[in-house]
Amino acid sequence: MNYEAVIGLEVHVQAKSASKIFTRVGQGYGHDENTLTDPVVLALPGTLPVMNKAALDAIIKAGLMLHCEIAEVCKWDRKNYFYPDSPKNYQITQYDQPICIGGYVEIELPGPSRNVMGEHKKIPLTRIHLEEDVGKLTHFAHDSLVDYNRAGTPLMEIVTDPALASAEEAYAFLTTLRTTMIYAGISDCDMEKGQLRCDANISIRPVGTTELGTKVELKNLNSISYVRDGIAHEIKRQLALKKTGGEIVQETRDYDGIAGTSQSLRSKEEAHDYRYFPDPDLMPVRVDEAWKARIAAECPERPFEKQQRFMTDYDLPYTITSVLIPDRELSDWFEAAVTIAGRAKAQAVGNWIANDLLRELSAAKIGLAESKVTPPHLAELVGLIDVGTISNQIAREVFNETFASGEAPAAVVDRKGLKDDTDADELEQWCRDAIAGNDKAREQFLGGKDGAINAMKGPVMKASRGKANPKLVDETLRRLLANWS
Ligand SMILES: Nc1ncnc2c1ncn2[C@@H]1O[C@H](COP(=O)(O)OP(=O)(O)OP(=O)(O)O)[C@@H](O)[C@H]1O
Ligand SMILES: [Mg+2]
Ligand SMILES: [Mg+2]
Repeated sequence: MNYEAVIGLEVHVQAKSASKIFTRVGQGYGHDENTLTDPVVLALPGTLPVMNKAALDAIIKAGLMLHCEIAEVCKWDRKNYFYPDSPKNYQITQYDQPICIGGYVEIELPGPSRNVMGEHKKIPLTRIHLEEDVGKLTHFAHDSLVDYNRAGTPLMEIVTDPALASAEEAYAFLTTLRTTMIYAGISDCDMEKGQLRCDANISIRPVGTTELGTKVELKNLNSISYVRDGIAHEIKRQLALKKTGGEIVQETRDYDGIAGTSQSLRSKEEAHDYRYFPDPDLMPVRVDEAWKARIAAECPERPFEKQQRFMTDYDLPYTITSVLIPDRELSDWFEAAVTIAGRAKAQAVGNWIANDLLRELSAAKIGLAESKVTPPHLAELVGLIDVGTISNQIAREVFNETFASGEAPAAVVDRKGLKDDTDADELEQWCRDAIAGNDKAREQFLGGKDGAINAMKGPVMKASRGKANPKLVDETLRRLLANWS
């Protein structure tokens, strides 16, 4: 029998906001233990939660970015459990009336090659609700320590339908979700800092059937690659069990990304009964049209929309857009340069960014924000090439100077005397010499092999010390060759 995998994800995303979700104390990462706390976070007797509207703004924004319906009214519930990561012995969350309902995440599956866009697919969401994050426990041989800095950080839980079909889809889902959250400024989604965390629910069923199989939940998947690897591993494990007549039991398993193995944490029998009930300390929230409209106005273009626009408006090849789009700053940088350089030079700008700028940034181990080359610089450089002031080869040298010092390209060209000052007669002579001195290439070209012309360009560029305008060299060579005898 053939089986297919069915996967549903539960993704936790911390929302950026100055303060915690139900109190004024700040949120953050890497602070001394238990310094981001106050009586509310520590649940001291007599404290009461007060809702932070910015946290709701963030989740409404997430909902709008992900095509969800925003509930008119949502409410807060207590999820009761006894564990030291929550000093209240309950977590404030949203149970049966979440703020965002439905929606979807559009994903791109890997294409046939890197240069070709893959198939797009919509992964339906069940809901997104808001809750408070809990503290962090560190276990030692004989005791455990708890840090409540994370407790009370606004946390969105994004739940998908059981609708993903492979580990690759889960990988694509998380990649797009992350980019979308970063685009909208909702979260930085740094998985190392726990800002994005994912549990994966996995089952298998015979192909052609619709009933869901018994699910296994994988926890502690702390990178997007581990999510993919963990799911692939779990699907294999379940298929192997079926093959040998074993039974898949509903359980939670811990996946070790380094070892590539998983082990059972708890089975269904040990599942909690959370005794949810509405939190009497917090009022339900009504989200009116004006509130939604205010947030909608703050929503940026979605990453795939921007990609489509770059391809249509700027005629950028898919390959370049797939370098620019995942990084909002980089794609904005590109647009800033194109705005100055003009639409016609968009491809050139894109190429310089995707090749030279990114390579130099990575070699210098710095980010875009620290780049001494600015959008106006790149626009200027591309302009200098376009009007024939400098060749591409010289432009590379100018780029490197600007990258190192921040000196404007035109200034570098002036200071170093890099302007193409070849006069037409001189160039023509160099071309004649190149044709006369390359019998083989000349005969090949005259025999119909167009590419052979390139072998004659090298000596000309060399004679001009790289300054000659390649377009002009090409034209001159062709003109002379046409009448060569
Ligand atoms: N049989 C299944 N196979 C794969 N995924 C499933 C299956 N059943 C549910 N899921 C997925 O598991 C996730 C959560 O499922 P469910 O609503 O059952 O919550 P739960 O895991 O029981 O509770 P909790 O919210 O406490 O984790 C969803 O993403 C859903 O799509
Ligand atoms: Mg679950
Ligand atoms: Mg939850």
